Amino acid sequence: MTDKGLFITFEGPEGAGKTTVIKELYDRLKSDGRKVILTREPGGVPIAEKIRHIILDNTHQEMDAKTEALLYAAARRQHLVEIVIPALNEDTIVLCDRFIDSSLAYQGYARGLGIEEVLSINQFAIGDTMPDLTLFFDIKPEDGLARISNNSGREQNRLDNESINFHKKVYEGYQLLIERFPNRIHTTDASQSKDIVKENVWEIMSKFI
Ligand SMILES: Nc1ncnc2c1ncn2[C@@H]1O[C@H](COP(=O)(O)OP(=O)(O)OP(=O)(O)O)[C@@H](O)[C@H]1O
Ligand SMILES: Cc1cn([C@H]2C[C@H](O)[C@@H](COP(=O)(O)O)O2)c(=O)[nH]c1=O
Repeated sequence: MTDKGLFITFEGPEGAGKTTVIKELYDRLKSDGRKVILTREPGGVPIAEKIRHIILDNTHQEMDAKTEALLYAAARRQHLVEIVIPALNEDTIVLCDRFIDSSLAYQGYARGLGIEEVLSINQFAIGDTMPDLTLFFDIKPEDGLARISNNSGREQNRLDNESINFHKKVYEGYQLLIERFPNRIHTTDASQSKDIVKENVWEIMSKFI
């Protein structure tokens, strides 16, 4: 929880529509005169973007699950200290495409490392900087994957190319997190049209802003 600014994260399976909707919400907040930044994980700053490239490279099939979890946590740390914390200290709204819940669902649950174990390495990385609000974009993994495979401009990365069973486990992992953090994580039906999803998310966010 932050004392200043507002830290809002966006989560969900592949192709849920997070990136599309966040961009529009960012534009809307900006035109309302709000101090707001839009960033993403893994990435957002040069060191973390390099780590992103290492993690998501399709040729890195030999990557160990714990190495993967640690790399995500390292990228998160760097992004947090360079971008997120300074912005929050300047009373800025931070919109972040994925954060700790991705690690808990993907590495903790779907990879089988354990949600508690992955939470623990992430607590080391982030200290007490947890999101004030998290929007979960709810879509069946098959439907999200179909969206990204239809998007010819997008290259499929190493995580996208995991099996459908892996993606189903990611979804189950998120369900456990929603039960565990009911005050922080709010769900929106991401199978609807872009405009409806955007309006629903805006309505939820407006209560916090
Ligand atoms: N509500 C929607 N209905 C139909 N298509 C959508 C919707 N939202 C986004 N899309 C399309 O689905 C694809 C994936 O969207 P987007 O990149 O925003 O998803 P994402 O959640 O950021 O995915 P990932 O986490 O895998 O990067 C894009 O081609 C986008 O135009
Ligand atoms: C932060 C984070 C991300 N992931 C996964 C989720 C996606 O498959 C990729 C990121 O790609 P996107 O197009 O930017 O969504 O990485 C993860 O497994 N663990 C994490 O902590």
